[in-house]
Amino acid sequence: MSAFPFDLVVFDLDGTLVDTGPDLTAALNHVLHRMGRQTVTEAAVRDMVGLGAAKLLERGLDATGGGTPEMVQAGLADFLNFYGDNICVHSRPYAGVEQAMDHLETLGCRLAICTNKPERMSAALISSLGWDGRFAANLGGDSLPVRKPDPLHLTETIARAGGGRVAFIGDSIVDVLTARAAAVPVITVAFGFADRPADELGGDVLIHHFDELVPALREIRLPDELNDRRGA
Ligand SMILES: O=C(O)COP(=O)(O)O
Ligand SMILES: [Mg+2]
Repeated sequence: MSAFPFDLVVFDLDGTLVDTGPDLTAALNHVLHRMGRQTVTEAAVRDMVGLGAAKLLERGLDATGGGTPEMVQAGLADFLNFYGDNICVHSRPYAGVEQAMDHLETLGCRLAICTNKPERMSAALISSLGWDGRFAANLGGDSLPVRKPDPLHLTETIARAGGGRVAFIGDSIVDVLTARAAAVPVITVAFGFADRPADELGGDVLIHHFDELVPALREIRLPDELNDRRGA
């Protein structure tokens, strides 16, 4: 078999590696309840995730009567405290994630995370799952002055993880826009938190299970300009 075509695989976290829906929903509902609001369903929360904690709270307030930036600011610390204390109560990796990461490592690939989750929360979740040491870089939504969909979030993650031939794996339109802007090939997962049908995300390949990841990376057809940059 020919050599594996990637040196580094960067993953989004929420909705890609880990189903964090139940714990994010519990944290959001904790804050909404304290603010005198109705709670929201996990199905609704899955459409609200992708642009970080403040955006999630803003969207939760919008869905329950409206909110102001001041209300988001007032509730954010409470959200982060509750979520930090309950980060891995029900959150679980998607089926096949650990096997796929192991497989990539045996193929000589480094792994990294580029998430809009606050870096501290991302690190705590990684630790809770027993994944310390797996990732060459972990850049959260507050690690830089910008975050996804700004391509710098992804390109800086790549640089800090040691660079090389890279692919990005994500679940939302934010991930696809980020990868496109950074000229990085992107594989989307069909089981995450996208606010639209997965086949409308516009990634290079759509996978339905992590078993499909390594084969998809072997088969991915890169646009000519990426191949040129890679010296292929
Ligand atoms: O916390 C969020 O809103 C999104 O996190 P993600 O970038 O890992 O999907
Ligand atoms: Mg995501």
